[in-house]
Amino acid sequence: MLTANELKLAAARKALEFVPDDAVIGIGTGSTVNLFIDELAAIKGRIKGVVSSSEASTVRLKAHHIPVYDLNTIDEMPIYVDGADEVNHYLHMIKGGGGALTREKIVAAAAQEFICIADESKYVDVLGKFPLPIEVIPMARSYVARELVKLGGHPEMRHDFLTDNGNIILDVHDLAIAKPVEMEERINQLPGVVTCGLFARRRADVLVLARQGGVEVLR
Ligand SMILES: O=C(CO)[C@H](O)[C@H](O)COP(=O)(O)O
Repeated sequence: MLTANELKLAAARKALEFVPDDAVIGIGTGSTVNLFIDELAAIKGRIKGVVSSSEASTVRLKAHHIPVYDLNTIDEMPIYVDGADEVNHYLHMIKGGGGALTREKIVAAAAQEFICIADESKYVDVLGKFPLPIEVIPMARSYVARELVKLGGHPEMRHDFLTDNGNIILDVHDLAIAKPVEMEERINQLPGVVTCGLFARRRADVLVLARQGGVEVLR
């Protein structure tokens, strides 16, 4: 029986097969991505460098002497590799458990293909058991929280946490996310919301899913 960490490592290793030569690739945030960064270090001579989605990933990339580029200097990014807190069968995701959702969404949007790497515990029928993270401008906290209650959720402020952009996170419990694209649009329209952790409009293109029986590649 493989541990969760061993499954994450198996997904990270498999994802190396998607890394094109001589490219700048996008990188997400989290424990699965950390393993991917460590694996990428072994083949860093093959790539030009990386656009990072968080200060935490940047620190790890720099420790491996992998060149980190500013997104504004990059015209083309063939792939973006990131984990997820939940991913459904349409490859819609909940992300932001690590609080890096906004930069992740920006870097993912600029990439041609989103490669999601995950262990089987993340693969779900319906999104929403994992509380949905929402990045919010601090002065809008109460207003946005009241609107989220109207949508049926129970928002909880993430304590002692600020995003890399200086904003707060509301983690929303008990949201029934039957229609992820609609829910993403609805929440993102609320004034004060920077973005929510639903990645449905820009879903994953490929899911590298590590299971006890082996690693599957789903599209
Ligand atoms: O969205 C994220 C960070 O903002 C991560 O991708 C997500 O939380 C999964 O993390 P992990 O690989 O540690 O389970």
